[in-house]
Amino acid sequence: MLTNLEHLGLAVNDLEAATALYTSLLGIAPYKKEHVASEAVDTVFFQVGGSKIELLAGTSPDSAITKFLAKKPEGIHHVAFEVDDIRAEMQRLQEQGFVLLNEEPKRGADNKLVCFVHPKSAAGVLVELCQSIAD
Ligand SMILES: CC[C@@H](C(=O)O)C(=O)SCCNC(=O)CCNC(=O)[C@H](O)C(C)(C)COP(=O)(O)OP(=O)(O)OC[C@H]1O[C@@H](n2cnc3c(N)ncnc32)[C@H](O)[C@@H]1OP(=O)(O)O
Ligand SMILES: [Co+2]
Repeated sequence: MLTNLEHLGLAVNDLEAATALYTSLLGIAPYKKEHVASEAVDTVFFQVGGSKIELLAGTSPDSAITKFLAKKPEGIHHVAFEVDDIRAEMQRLQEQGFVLLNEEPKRGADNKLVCFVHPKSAAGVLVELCQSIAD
């Protein structure tokens, strides 16, 4: 079951500048900075009520964020939903005809297991499922 809008992922060119901008915009400091080597991204997280803003900067030419920003301007890159059982949700979505970008859940940022749904099967929006895991 999807339980919450967990975060909006925003692709940025300059993580330091974007962090300063969002600190001013939201009036709060980020609670976490994390490098995720498997995705070749640096991330910064802000908590906004029950949801989060995830700033993402690519750290290599192969990064999905670097490739995205080569074609599109900075902005919303993905929408992430919290799920209580990621494997059950992956199976449900596959049965509904959605195209999953990973066969198994993988380790994401902020203590999550994640799986992505291809934007071509989700009305042009890259969707992330995430399930919390213990530290
Ligand atoms: C930090 C970890 C984690 C977390 O815990 O929160 C993250 O959020 S990591 C975020 C970065 N990682 C990912 O995005 C992984 C999943 N993404 C992918 O596998 C790829 O980016 C992709 C979606 C499969 C696209 O890759 P690729 O096919 O190589 O790129 P193209 O440039 O050729 O795009 C094909 C097609 O798809 C459109 N596209 C690409 N990205 C997006 C997007 N974010 N939202 C909407 N549409 C997107 C792109 O425009 C192309 O469309 P056409 O030009 O019409 O063919
Ligand atoms: Co994300």
